[in-house]
Parts: sequence; C-alpha cells; structure tokens
Amino acid sequence: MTDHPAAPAAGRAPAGGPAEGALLSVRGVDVGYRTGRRTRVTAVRDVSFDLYPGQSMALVGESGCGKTTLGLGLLRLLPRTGVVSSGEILFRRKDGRLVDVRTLAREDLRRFRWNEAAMVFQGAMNAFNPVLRIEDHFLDTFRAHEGGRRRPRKEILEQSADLLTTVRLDPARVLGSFPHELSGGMRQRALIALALALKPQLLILDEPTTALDILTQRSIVERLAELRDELRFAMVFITHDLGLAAELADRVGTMYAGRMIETGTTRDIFYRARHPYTSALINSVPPVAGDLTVPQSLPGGPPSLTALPPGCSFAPRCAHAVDACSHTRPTLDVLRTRTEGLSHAAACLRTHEILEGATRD
Ligand SMILES: Nc1ncnc2c1ncn2[C@@H]1O[C@H](COP(=O)(O)OP(=O)(O)OP(=O)(O)O)[C@@H](O)[C@H]1O
Repeated sequence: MTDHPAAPAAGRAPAGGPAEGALLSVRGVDVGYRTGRRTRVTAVRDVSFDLYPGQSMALVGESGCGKTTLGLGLLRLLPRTGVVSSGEILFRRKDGRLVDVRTLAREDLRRFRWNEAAMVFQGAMNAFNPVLRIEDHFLDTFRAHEGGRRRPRKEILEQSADLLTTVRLDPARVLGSFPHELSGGMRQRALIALALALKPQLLILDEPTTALDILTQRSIVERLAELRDELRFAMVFITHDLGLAAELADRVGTMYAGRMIETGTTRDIFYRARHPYTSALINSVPPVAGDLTVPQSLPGGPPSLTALPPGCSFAPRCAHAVDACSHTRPTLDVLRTRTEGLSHAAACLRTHEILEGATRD
C-alpha cells in the first residue's frame, strides 16, 4: 500500500531562490574535474535541495555517483582540479546573512569553514597531521579560526577536553596522544569533536564510520544523533551503509551518475521508493526493516561520466525502461509536497506506472 496519489507531478524540486528558513539552499549545482589540458568531466549535475537547521540528510548511491564530490563542493574543499562550475550554494550564516558559498572571498571562506560548516572525512588518520598531538590540532583549529583576542592555551585545552568528553573520549588519555597512538574509533571520535569545536551549523560527514567495527560504528552514530539533538546542527551524511542512513537521517537523497534522482523522507525512500534505482539499491542489501527477503544484486555499474546516455542515465540497467527513457531525460518531479525540504521527488518517466512494483510495504 502507498499513500501516494498516482497524480501528475506537483512541480519540479526545488527551484528559484533560497527557501524560507533553510540553512542551505543548493540550486542547480554542477561540479567538474579537469582531466587533461582540454578535457573535463562533470561529476555532479544540476543538483538542488534545501536543508533546514537540525536536519540530517543521507546521500546514498553506488561508488562514483558524485556524493563525495557534492560534499566537497558545498564547502569548496575540492582538489585543485575540481570546480563548482555552475549553480548557487546559498547558506544562512550565524549572523543571519545569506551568502553564496561560491562567491566567498578567501578569508571569508576560511572563516566559513569550521565556524559555520565542517567536514568529517573517512579515515581520520589522513585528516590529522601525524606529527602533531591531538591537543595541538585543537589549539591550531581554535587559534586559526577565532578572531580577536588570543586565548590562553589552558583555556583552549579545557574547552577541548570538554569536547572530547562529549564524544565519550577520556581527555587525559587523548589530548597528549599522537594520532597513531589512538584506535581508529578514537581517532574518528576525536575528529568529530574537532569538527564541532567552533559550533558549526552544518556538518558534512563522508563515510565517518567506514572501516570501524560494528559496535564502534553504532556507538559513534548514536552519539552523533544525540549531539545533533543537543546542538541542532544540520548534517549531510554520505554513506554506502543504508542501515546507517536509515538510522541517522531524516531524509535521503539518492545520487546516480552525478544527479540527485530521488529525494524524500527516510520513510519515503525505504518504504515507498519511487525511482527504480533507489529500489534496486535497497533491494540489493538485506532489508533495514520489515520481512527478511533475499537481496537482489544490481547488475552492471553506473555509466562513464564522459559517455552518459542521452536520456535517463539509469535506463541501460533499468528493468522498467521503455524507449522514451533512452532519449528523454526525466526531471526531479515532486510526487508529494511537504514543507522544510521533505517533499518526495523522483526523476523517472515511469514513476506512476511502476508505483506498485517499487513499494515495499
Ligand atoms: N580528482 C578527480 N579528478 C577526476 N575525476 C574525479 C576526481 N575525483 C572524483 N572524480 C570522479 O567523479 C566521480 C564522482 O566521484 P565521487 O568520489 O564524488 O563519487 P562517490 O559517489 O562519493 O563515490 P564513493 O562512494 O566511492 O566515494 C567519479 O566518476 C570519479 O571518478
């Protein structure tokens, strides 16, 4: 059963300027990488969404679909060969001003990162400088990003100790340690504490618990959810782990070949997926809820970014594809309108026809 009306699309998702009350309004963002003197690939195409304060959005999709590129692009942390080549990244700053992250000047961008938005990468070992103790990372971060009076070391270390305690680490053990002296889980927690140091309004987490054992993953995820409730930061959570997405996210965006092809509440996506790719992704792993069914593999892989099919990028792998799918590119159409960016939208020409087949409940 579904509560979706089998009605025509209610409009395109989302368009126009910034959404009222949103922390982040992403509009038509493309991100490209230079691959040679005259060659470039577009790894993220025409992505738009709104994120509201305190919301948690998971980005899911197979490897190479553009999740990390989008996350890096939002904070302008792309490698030198990468560039946000079009669109707007509108962000409501702590002082209430709306800025386009794309146009921030160097110094302003430096203040924006950590203070307003921070990113936690996969594999904290690479994020830490191996020759600096954890306490030095905190000192450097606070000093580099706090303007005005230079605070005494003791005061910063006390604050750092409090932050480490919030992620359930023992500051007496951790502050004086070098990164390699900590376990992977401890390092990842320390990195989350560091990312939260300047009370950002947005945290982008890229596979923050991959490579950790399941119990450590669980405890970090639970703590993150609690911290989000306490501190009200918004999260963009990049993951391959659909179980984690279901647990930590209010909403999910599915990415395929650089586009966001479905977005909705976590319930929409896991129980009423309306894009065959999202359904296939969910069916390829044991269910996160409901009856135990046999996972079905999804043959093939995403297309090369340099040779995208003219119509729907998923058509060559899609069991529901018809002729039109190979030449008409579907737009991300709203299927069910909700406020605060929680509308359910899918980019599939056949959404209404394949409705029943795509639902799980
Ligand atoms: N520095 C780069 N130069 C050129 N192409 C790149 C670069 N980084 C990523 N890409 C390409 O951009 C596309 C998107 O990659 P991205 O890492 O964003 O995907 P992803 O969905 O995050 O994958 P994963 O889940 O494996 O991290 C891929 O085709 C990738 O090959």
